[in-house]
Amino acid sequence: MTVNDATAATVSVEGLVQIYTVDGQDTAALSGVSLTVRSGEIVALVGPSGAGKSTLLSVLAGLTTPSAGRVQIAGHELSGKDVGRLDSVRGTDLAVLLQDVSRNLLPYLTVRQNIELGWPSRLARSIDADAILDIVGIDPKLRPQPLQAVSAASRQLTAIAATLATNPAVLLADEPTSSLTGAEVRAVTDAILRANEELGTTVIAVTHDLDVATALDARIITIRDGRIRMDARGGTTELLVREDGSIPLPDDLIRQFPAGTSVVVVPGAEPGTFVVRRATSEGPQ
Ligand SMILES: Nc1ncnc2c1ncn2[C@@H]1O[C@H](COP(=O)(O)OP(=O)(O)OP(=O)(O)O)[C@@H](O)[C@H]1O
Repeated sequence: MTVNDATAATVSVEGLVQIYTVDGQDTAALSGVSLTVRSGEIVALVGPSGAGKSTLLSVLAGLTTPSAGRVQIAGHELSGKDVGRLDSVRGTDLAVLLQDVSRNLLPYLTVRQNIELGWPSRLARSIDADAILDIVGIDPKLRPQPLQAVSAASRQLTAIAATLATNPAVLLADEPTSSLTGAEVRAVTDAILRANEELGTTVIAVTHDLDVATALDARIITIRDGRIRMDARGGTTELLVREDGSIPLPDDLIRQFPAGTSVVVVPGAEPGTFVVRRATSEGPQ
């Protein structure tokens, strides 16, 4: 199995808007989301209930056609109307781990069969089920067992293995640890980390659990009211420069740098880094 290229931007989203209309009432689930995820990154989408996290994941997965905006995944421009192209991207470059494990797997087949049967036949010869089950950490003794006989955590690891079978560039996961606890959560985060390290899989996971985001050492993107409010990794904030060169500040930064504040941009400690700070009355230093 080859490792995915870790140089290009894998996911690029520009001005996504999603409006649901129910009984004549409009709900803006996404209100202009722009985002770039580089190959090999692990991103955790966090935020309160109803923030728009699942809608964003669903648009990225091609399961929801957005009201407006553009999505590019692994070099493919996705248009919701181009179903054929979407299917080919989903079969190779993109895998989706749905929240309900039973929707990903067949309970009466064995763990190994669930991986083998998930492969498009054209790819079957180049994939080794045991190699994938090793990556996600499923005990060899469990592999011939019917899926319905193994624990919830092992079922979830099997679901992850099934999504990795086509060696996708991008794995989208909706609440991958929901309904698991303690060591089971760790087994799932370890599996995702190993896929990222060994296969170079880019991961975008919705989670309500900040501990999961931390365990994944993820770039944490906070969504609230359909907008990205914070995009941070290890205390830094990542901002996307617009085509006109402007940089939209998230709410949390606007509170620190209200409109009219004069700031200076100075070189940071490491090459290629810059620090933005409030200008002093004596001017930039
Ligand atoms: N299929 C739908 N039809 C109508 N409204 C929807 C639909 N899906 C989501 N919404 C609404 O869009 C908004 C965003 O929902 P979404 O499920 O994306 O949020 P979320 O952050 O994933 O929330 P949760 O953590 O509770 O799953 C909410 O107001 C929700 O009620």
